[in-house]
Amino acid sequence: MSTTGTLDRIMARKRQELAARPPMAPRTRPMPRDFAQGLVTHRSGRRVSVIAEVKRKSPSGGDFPHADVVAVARAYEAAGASAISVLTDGPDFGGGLEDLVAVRAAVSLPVLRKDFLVAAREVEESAQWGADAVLLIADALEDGELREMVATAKAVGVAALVEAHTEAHAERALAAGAKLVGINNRNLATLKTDTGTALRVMPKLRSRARVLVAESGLKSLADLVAAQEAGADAVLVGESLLREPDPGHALRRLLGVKDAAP
Ligand SMILES: O=P(O)(O)OC[C@@H](O)[C@@H](O)c1c[nH]c2ccccc12
Repeated sequence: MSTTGTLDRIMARKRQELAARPPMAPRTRPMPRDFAQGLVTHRSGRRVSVIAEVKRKSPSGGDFPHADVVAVARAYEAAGASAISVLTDGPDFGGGLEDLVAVRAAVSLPVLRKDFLVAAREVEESAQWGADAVLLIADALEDGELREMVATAKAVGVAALVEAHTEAHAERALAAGAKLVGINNRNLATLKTDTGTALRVMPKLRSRARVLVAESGLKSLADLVAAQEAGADAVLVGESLLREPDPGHALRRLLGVKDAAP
C-alpha cells in the first residue's frame, strides 16, 4: 500500500512538469477584476458569496457530466455567483489554461485559477493568462516558497487565496502575508471531507484575514448559513453543483432563490 497521499503525488508531478517546460511566451494581460472586493460580506449583513467551480473530473468525485465548462460558468454567473473557480490542471481535473481564458472571456466575474502551483513564476504566468486570483496550498508549500509566491501575487496584482486544511497551516498562511485565506474541508492527502473543519478553524482567523473562504463538500443552504455564522465571507462550491443536470439551477437552489411561479 502506498503511503503517499494524493496531494504529495500531484505536487511531485507538478514540480516535474515545471522543471521540464520552458518559460511561457509573454501574453498581453487583460484588465484585472477585483476578486477580494466582490467576496467581502463579513459584517455587511449580506449573504455569503459563492465562488462557483468548474472542473470536468476530480480525484475524489470522478467524472462530472458537463464537458462545456464555459456554458456552466455562464450559468453560474446568471445564478448569482460572485466569482468563478477554474481548474487548470489537466491530468487530474481535465482542465487547462485555455479553460481559464475561455471562461474569463465568457463572464464578467473575477476568475480564480485553481491549480497546484509550485513556483512564483507560475503566479506571474497566471496573471498573464488572465487570472484575477490564484490558489496557493499552504499545506504543500514550504514557508519560503509561500512567502515568495504571496509576494509575487501582490507585485503583479493578482489576489492570492491561500488555502489550508488545519489551523497550523492557516497560521503559516497568515505569517506568509496572506490576506485571503481558504479553509479546505477536504484533506487533500486522504481526500476525506469534514465540513466541520472550516467551521472550527475560521473563527480563530476572522480578525486577521481580509477574506475567509470555506471550501469543499458544501451542499445545502444550511451549510452556507453555518459557514457564514462561523465567519466566512465566501464559500467555494463545485461538486454538489456539477453533479446536477443543471448547475445554474442547482446554484439558485443552494442560494435559496425561489423559482419564479409558472
Ligand atoms: O467540489 P467541492 O467539494 O465543492 O470543492 C470545491 C473546491 O473546494 C475543491 O475543488 C478544492 C479545494 N481546494 C482544492 C485544491 C486543489 C484542487 C481542488 C480543490
